[in-house]
Amino acid sequence: MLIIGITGGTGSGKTTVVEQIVEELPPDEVCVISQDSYYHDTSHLSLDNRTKINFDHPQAIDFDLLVSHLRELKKGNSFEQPVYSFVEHNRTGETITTSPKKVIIVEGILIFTHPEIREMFDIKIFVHADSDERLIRRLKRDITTRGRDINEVLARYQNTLKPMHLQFIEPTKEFADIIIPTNKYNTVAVDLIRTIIHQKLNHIES
Ligand SMILES: Nc1ncnc2c1ncn2[C@@H]1O[C@H](COP(=O)(O)OP(=O)(O)O)[C@@H](O)[C@H]1O
Ligand SMILES: Nc1ccn([C@@H]2O[C@H](COP(=O)(O)O)[C@@H](O)[C@H]2O)c(=O)n1
Repeated sequence: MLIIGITGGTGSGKTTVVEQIVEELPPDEVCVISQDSYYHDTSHLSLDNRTKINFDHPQAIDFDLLVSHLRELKKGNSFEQPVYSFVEHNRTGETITTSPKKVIIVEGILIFTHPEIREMFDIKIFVHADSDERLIRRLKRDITTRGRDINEVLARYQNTLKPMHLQFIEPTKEFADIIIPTNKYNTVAVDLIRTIIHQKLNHIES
């Protein structure tokens, strides 16, 4: 089993890089775990109060659950990955059964802040795009797919995204084995990562 951690700021292109890696691997050999699935259950809060949560602080993440799920995978066991709604700011109550595969990809903005999770990764990748690029992408994405308006995204960017990025996310670049520049689509870097994955898998199997 090869466990790959992919981090980077919001809008840097983590999900896109993951999709590019996954599309080239046989579906029965790879599974993806998103840190977004591990936002704490906030059912006890009103929707209004949920909108006030700082979603870019490590305390927003149920790391204990993520660690326990990664341990299950390493033992060869399946687990139920929660499904998260960015519209409701909460878990939906549904889960996706996630089973051990040859390649496990874990992606999310804060995954390198947790020492035990960091230790579990065989390859650590940081996806980097400049902050203006990330803000533009985040604006477009949140308005089209996450039910937000321009004022909400800009206020969140100023109040939490930017300071949290500088405090918690950017410093984890030092833990990365590979940093991918993604101001533009970077097919060369994705090809290199695919090659590294195949080499490591061959090494594990031989
Ligand atoms: N290299 C890139 N160049 C231009 N747009 C990109 C690039 N990578 C991703 N995007 C777009 O930016 C948005 C955010 O990308 P996404 O992969 O969801 O980022 P993240 O998962 O890091 O938040 C998406 O709409 C995606 O299509
Ligand atoms: N209810 C929520 C939960 C999280 N966010 C934002 O999502 C970002 C992380 O996801 P990416 O795909 O962009 O990496 C993070 O910056 C949170 O602010 C949200 O808007 N609403």
